[in-house]
Amino acid sequence: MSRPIIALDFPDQTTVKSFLAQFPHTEQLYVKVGMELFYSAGPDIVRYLVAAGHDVFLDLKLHDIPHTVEQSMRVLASLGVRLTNVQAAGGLAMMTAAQSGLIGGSVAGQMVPKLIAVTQLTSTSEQQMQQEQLVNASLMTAVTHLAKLTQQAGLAGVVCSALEAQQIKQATSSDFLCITPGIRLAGGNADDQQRVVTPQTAAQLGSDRLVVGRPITQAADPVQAYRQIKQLWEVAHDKH
Ligand SMILES: O=c1ccn([C@@H]2O[C@H](COP(=O)(O)O)[C@@H](O)[C@H]2O)c(=O)[nH]1
Repeated sequence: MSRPIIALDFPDQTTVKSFLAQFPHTEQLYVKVGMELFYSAGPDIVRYLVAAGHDVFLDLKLHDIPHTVEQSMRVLASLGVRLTNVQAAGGLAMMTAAQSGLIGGSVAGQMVPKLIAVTQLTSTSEQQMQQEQLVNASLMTAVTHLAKLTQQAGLAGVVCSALEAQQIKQATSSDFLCITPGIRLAGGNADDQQRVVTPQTAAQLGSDRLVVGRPITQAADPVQAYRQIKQLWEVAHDKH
């Protein structure tokens, strides 16, 4: 059963180490290194987490011209992460170049990281998308369009809200990954997230894996919060 990915949105390696020290040291977690931690601690934090036996999603959401993204992916490919990403808004050529960079930069004998693309950030509402990005479509249509473009570029899946997972899978294929942040326990604070879903609903809607940050990292007892979210997800998955 897929473990939730814990977003390690921390300012430095010391904070990451004390957070992880709360878990049994044999427990292999699936963690996410995002911009804050990567800009502070660099590739070494990724190597440290991989060497400690954790699976890593490197969430840098690359978005630049195809050549720059391809060369950057060549560098990131050797870090040993399982999953990494780009912004789908970068377009077909950029996503194709990112995939080539990952394959070209991969170390022989090591798995090539899966590449996924962010459709619309879960902190974006339909109204914001339409007004600020001048998109003249529903959020579902826009996200599904970007998911199809991502599939056309040969990527493994997308980052989306679980609210869109069903429609995306219908428009692409059942094995096209829908990795879903914006997860909150019922009644929890949404913070800056707009498209929020509980772990149970995410499972029912066909999410492949949850990404959870603050509901775990800022909980009074992060290990208990992680276990609760994991259990809610697993139970709902089994029922579905
Ligand atoms: O659309 C997106 C893409 C990425 N994220 C990332 O997921 C976590 C969510 O953190 P919470 O604290 O659970 O809100 C965070 O690292 C984001 O960068 C996202 O939320 N939405």
